[in-house]
Amino acid sequence: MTADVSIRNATKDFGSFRALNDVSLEISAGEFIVLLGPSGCGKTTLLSILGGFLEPTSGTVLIGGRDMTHVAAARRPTTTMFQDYALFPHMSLLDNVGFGLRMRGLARSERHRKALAHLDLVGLRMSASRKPHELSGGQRQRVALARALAVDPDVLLLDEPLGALDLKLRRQMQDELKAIQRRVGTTFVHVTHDQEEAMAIADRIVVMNQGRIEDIGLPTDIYMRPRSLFSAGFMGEANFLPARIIGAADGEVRVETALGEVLLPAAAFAAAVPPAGGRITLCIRPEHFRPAGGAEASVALGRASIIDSAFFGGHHRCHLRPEAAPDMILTAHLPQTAQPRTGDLIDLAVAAASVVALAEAPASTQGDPQ
Ligand SMILES: Nc1ncnc2c1ncn2[C@@H]1O[C@H](COP(=O)(O)OP(=O)(O)OP(=O)(O)O)[C@@H](O)[C@H]1O
Repeated sequence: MTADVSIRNATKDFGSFRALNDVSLEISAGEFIVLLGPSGCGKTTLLSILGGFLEPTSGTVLIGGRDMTHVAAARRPTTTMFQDYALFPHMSLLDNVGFGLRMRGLARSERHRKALAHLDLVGLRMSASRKPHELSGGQRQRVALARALAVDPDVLLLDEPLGALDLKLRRQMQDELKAIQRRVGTTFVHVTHDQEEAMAIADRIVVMNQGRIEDIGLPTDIYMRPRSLFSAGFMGEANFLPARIIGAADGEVRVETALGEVLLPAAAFAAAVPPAGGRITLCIRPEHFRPAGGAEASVALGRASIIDSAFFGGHHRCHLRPEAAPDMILTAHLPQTAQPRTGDLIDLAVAAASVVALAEAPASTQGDPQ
């Protein structure tokens, strides 16, 4: 089974502190949604409201079209998988996975059949009689997933389930989690503060900050077309270049920056182009810098000197100081074949189609055109 989920204007106050602030979110049946954001932004609070462990101060939660706002956790068609898998140490894997089914009164033979099928799903059928302590961390995590899915929830809620695993295992489990979700088709809502994890597994990512949703969309949309400075900065690395609108005409917008005037396509703007004089910020990903004079339409940003560089295999990561704004430092990824040396001067340009213009001033005024 699978179900769609609708959260409408959910707010949660703890005393005078607002942990969740008027959050609305529609999730389609079978979607893999990731709630992404820094510690304390309200991810777990939202997940707990979905799972029935917390009641919202105001707002509603619908699952499969039914109002669940005041329904207890045990009576919801959801299962929550926490970071500490809480497997029963004295029980076999088969009994661990079958535990929820026993609680629901399923006959022993049916319980075993379902538990075995779910151990099979996570590749542990051959280990059914083993105990949790005989397993690796990744295997224990798979057992917890099998146990959560064995009770056929409409929606599986996952609170940082990979948080305790080392990086390599974590990446491997992300692939497995995604593959298993595809096979079972259950709606997954997964919490993490790891943006790479979010990109690896999500159908859609919900970026949260200070109790609010900042951005929502496909991983590629959030990375390539972020809708806020916070979202752009949290999803990977970005250079923020303060700018001021000069004027717009014929689908192009002229803006003034500390690196000179540049002409942007109107499509660079996430929302309506502000009027002349309006302050904006240009977001440029490090990998979008180009050697000037290339074939694609590019925006020239003058010359810059290389402060330092490090080789990352696929690219060189360089810090650059623009000649026109010596107090500014930009981060650029130069091609693998480049041979950047400290002190070298390069002509800076950025692919016009990759610049994102946001109608927000950055927190710092570094490089602000006055
Ligand atoms: N029961 C509570 N009483 C008071 N404040 C709370 C309570 N639960 C959460 N908070 C606060 O609400 C805010 C959001 O907490 P929440 O656990 O949702 O954050 P999170 O995004 O999941 O963070 P993390 O990634 O660290 O788990 C935090 O500032 C937290 O201190």
